[in-house]
Amino acid sequence: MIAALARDAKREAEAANERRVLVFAGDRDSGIDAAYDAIEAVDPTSTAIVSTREGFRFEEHRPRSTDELLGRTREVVVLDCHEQFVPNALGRSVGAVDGGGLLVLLTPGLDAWPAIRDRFDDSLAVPPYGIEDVTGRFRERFVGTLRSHPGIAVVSLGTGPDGNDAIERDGLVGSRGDAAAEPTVQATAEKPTTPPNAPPNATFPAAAYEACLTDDQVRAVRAFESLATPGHAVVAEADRGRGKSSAAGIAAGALALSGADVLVTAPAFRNAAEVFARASELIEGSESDGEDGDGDGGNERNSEGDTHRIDAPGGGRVRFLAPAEAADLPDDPDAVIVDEAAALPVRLLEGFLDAPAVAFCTTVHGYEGAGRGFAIRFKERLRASPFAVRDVRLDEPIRYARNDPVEAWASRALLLDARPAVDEAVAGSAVGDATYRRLTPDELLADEALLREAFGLLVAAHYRTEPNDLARLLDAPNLAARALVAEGRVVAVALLAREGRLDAETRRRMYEGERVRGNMVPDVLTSQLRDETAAEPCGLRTVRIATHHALRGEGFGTRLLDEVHEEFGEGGGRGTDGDCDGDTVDYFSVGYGATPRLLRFWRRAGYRTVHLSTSRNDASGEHSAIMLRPTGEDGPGSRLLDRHAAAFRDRERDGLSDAHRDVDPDVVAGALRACPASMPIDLTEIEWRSVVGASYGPGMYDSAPGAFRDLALAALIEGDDGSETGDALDDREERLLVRKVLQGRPWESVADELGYVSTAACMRALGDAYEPLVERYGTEFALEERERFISD
Ligand SMILES: CC(=O)SCCNC(=O)CCNC(=O)[C@H](O)C(C)(C)COP(=O)(O)OP(=O)(O)OC[C@H]1O[C@@H](n2cnc3c(N)ncnc32)[C@H](O)[C@@H]1OP(=O)(O)O
Repeated sequence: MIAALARDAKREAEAANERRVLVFAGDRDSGIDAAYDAIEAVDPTSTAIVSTREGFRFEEHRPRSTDELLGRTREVVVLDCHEQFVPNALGRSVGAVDGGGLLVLLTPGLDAWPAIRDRFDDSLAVPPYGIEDVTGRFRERFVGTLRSHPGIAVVSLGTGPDGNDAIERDGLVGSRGDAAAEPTVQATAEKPTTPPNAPPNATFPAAAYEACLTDDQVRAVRAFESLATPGHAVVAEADRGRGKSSAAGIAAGALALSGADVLVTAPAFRNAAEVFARASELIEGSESDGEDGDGDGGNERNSEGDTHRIDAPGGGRVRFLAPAEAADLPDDPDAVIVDEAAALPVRLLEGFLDAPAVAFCTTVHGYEGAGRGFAIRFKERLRASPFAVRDVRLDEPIRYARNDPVEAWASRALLLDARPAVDEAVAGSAVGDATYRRLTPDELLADEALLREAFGLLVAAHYRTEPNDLARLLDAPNLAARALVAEGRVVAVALLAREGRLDAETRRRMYEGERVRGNMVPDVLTSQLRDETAAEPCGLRTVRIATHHALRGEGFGTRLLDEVHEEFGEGGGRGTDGDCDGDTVDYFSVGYGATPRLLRFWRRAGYRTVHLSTSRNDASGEHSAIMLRPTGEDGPGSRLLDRHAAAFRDRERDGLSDAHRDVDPDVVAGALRACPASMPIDLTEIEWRSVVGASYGPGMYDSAPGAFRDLALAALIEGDDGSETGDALDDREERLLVRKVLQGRPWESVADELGYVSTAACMRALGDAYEPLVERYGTEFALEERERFISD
């Protein structure tokens, strides 16, 4: 019976160049047997079995994790969901099946499944919560999709009469048993049988075009040819599965074969794996073509064992660098290909505009397409640049027909295509008219449109959002979601996590270096910053916040935070026990990749800096900032802030010329500005003489750098708030204080960076910047000293 079912599914899948899913629900051993029956019946050329447990008799390919499935496809993929059901793994498994292929899922009985807690659920049970606090809503929703979407067969193992297997549905799209079936046309998008031809006048070798699978890819590769000429830029956009990265890889290979140095970058090497796979196929292919039997035609690629680099025979190469490093264009590449460009900050993307030729590839929708300003701001910037820009859009799916029901199912089950409300629907919304709304998991489940918009907004604003996050949103006990809704549309959303309130034993383990899941802020304060009591009070961390891109800068984000503060902050400052029961917390917190604008946004919302990470994020180049906002005047939250703000100030005094030497000066100024620990100034007379001298007379910075540093810290921390006496520092002076005095850069480089005509002018500017600081912080002695120069 299972064999017949599998054969029918396979036949239909092949005829339509679509995929089909077989679900074998029941106990695991029966599921494994059923999977073998199915595999034997369809006799595939390639199979992958993904399981965290033993028990399979033969394994044609057994990847250690679904990561290994990336960039390769199979005729049949079996995903064993018994031990753990990881949404990300499901997404990768679906993506690893070609049109005409089958995805086999081994699951517990579908009715029982939502109530079963597995190892993935265990990862959602972050202390102080236990696994019993994790819910099964994601799975409930998922089971619903298995039972309702076309193209999915469900076999309930051993539940038929006499313990036979019962076919709950056969999943055949053509069959009458499927209420939701659409009359999918057999003839849609048959796989091309002959490879596309090179267009006339093509400059890339014919092999490049023969490697394309669709006409859209041919058009894209053709557009990439322009990268051989300086002054050209290409923007390639597509949905997932359209082969945009492959087209970029083919182009990279062809460019390298013509001798070019092609630099490839992407948020993670994983994103660029496809680019590299195609580039190396093309280069290797050309090498074997060119071999003339002289015996040394060995493949030279990766001669240094470097998997992030492919050397082409004529001296060209394709190499990968992480974005922050790549943006400096080391070794002057001839062309740059930025994959998943929308995931990178605009500031970094601008660095690539100094390359001779550059291509930006982006996913239009879905997790990879998360735009941080690419679509709107950066494309405008690119058009205003001297580059001749070509746009290509790829619409044809590569590996399966357009109507593939499994793609539609996966998109829905994992919300791969969730997106924010369309611009027109939210245009004109006023912040005062929006309603604050709790998005409880039950409400989200009951209202698919609400779920899609809220999750879509989080995905669009945050590159790192992934299918597992959908499961977290619905099932994790420590998370809560809140939104502003206007005219029924989600216009801003925040994902919040409860942290802290850990018992003494857990705190001790954390302090001694053990990883405790969740609890990001308590963990940093405890293990890195050595505060064993930091995880005692209860915090509410904003994990993510996003305003609809059409409404940013209009006060929605601020209002949403105000509402959250109001909801969770009442009754703050209650004693010292850090009791987190009920809805109130001791402090709010946030950790994020610091930019000057975000620092300002959080500071205005009342958050204060306690930490700036020493390492930079590889993709964005940003240092992450941690900020706190206590709920009471002198409760546990404010005591936590007081100690860590002072520690931050003291750490930066030395760290800025060390680990933080390269941090953007506006980020330094923004982080210090939000530090509430004032800087005590205690200079000796001789130090004051140097400072006053440098400002008003003949003194020199180098005679008392420490004194200059303390004053700079004080001025940047306090900002211009209390300065009735002197002029506030302007932006350039702030940068000068950071670069020269706090980060200890050489005069020449500071003068150059900040646009002073000479180092002497830069030195004079520093003296001028200290005049108001002498007036503001000067002792009686300092002010008398100053009089000598003024009255002269
Ligand atoms: C933990 C985290 O999630 S931190 C990351 C925050 N989220 C993002 O970066 C996603 C993209 N950005 C957004 O969704 C929003 O711009 C938010 C959430 C940062 C701010 O919400 P908004 O409704 O735009 O903010 P609101 O109008 O209340 O306040 C304006 C301030 O927000 C900040 N801001 C506004 N737009 C942006 C933006 N595109 N990027 C960064 N900061 C911004 C600025 O400080 C701005 O003040 P300014 O105009 O004087 O510079």
